[in-house]
Amino acid sequence: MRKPIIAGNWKMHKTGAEAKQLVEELKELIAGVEDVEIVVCPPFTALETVTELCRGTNLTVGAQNMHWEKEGAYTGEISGQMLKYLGCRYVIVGHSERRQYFGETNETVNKKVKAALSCGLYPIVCVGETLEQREAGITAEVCRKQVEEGLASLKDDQVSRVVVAYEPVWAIGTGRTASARDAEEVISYIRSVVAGMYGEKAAGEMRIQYGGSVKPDNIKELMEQPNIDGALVGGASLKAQSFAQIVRFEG
Ligand SMILES: O=C(CO)COP(=O)(O)O
Repeated sequence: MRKPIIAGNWKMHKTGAEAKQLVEELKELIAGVEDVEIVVCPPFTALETVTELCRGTNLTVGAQNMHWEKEGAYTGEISGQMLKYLGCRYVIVGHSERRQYFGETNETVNKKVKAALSCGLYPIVCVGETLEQREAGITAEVCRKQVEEGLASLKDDQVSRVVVAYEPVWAIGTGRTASARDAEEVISYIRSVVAGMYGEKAAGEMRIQYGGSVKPDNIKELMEQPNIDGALVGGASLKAQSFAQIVRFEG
């Protein structure tokens, strides 16, 4: 059985003090939830505060990006080891905003995925098509390429530690969610691509999330789909109340 995973991607929001307040509120609202893995991904500057607040709770912490090298002359970058040392468990890799604004490619995604795995982090690897690509009917092709190249040449025992997030770019921050059926269709296709690369067993164990305008009122239907194992939530993760409702699959 794949344990559902709901992750909040805070993007470039929340100072340390704001992060502390949000996590404290959230901890109360999600107390006792054990059947869902709950992850918060604050900006780098709030990671230390948040990992300390989450220690010993049912909340785990992820970062939003990392560099693939362990250390070196890479001004402004943060390595996987640094994140691991802080107490992060997850790291988001290849978010569409990083692909769009910061030149992330399937190749750099692959380097980051391998680096994350080798230092004991669990990567959440984002894939998804733009509106233009969806309208051109090439959604499957785009996602296949992102998965095949982004997850290329992993060791067999690493594959089940990868989480994939299918985030159609046109659904991010737009209020336009993919229908649960459309999301399920692409996600089951992504699972078949992973099966082609690493076998049915590994693909069956991999958790695949949906992301893009996930809200309390659409989470239940999304989670009812057989291949959707959770959500990567942007805007609705910035408020404790709405994120807690999503974590509880409550509309
Ligand atoms: O990009 C997202 C999560 O990584 C989705 O953002 P929204 O939930 O704000 O659409």
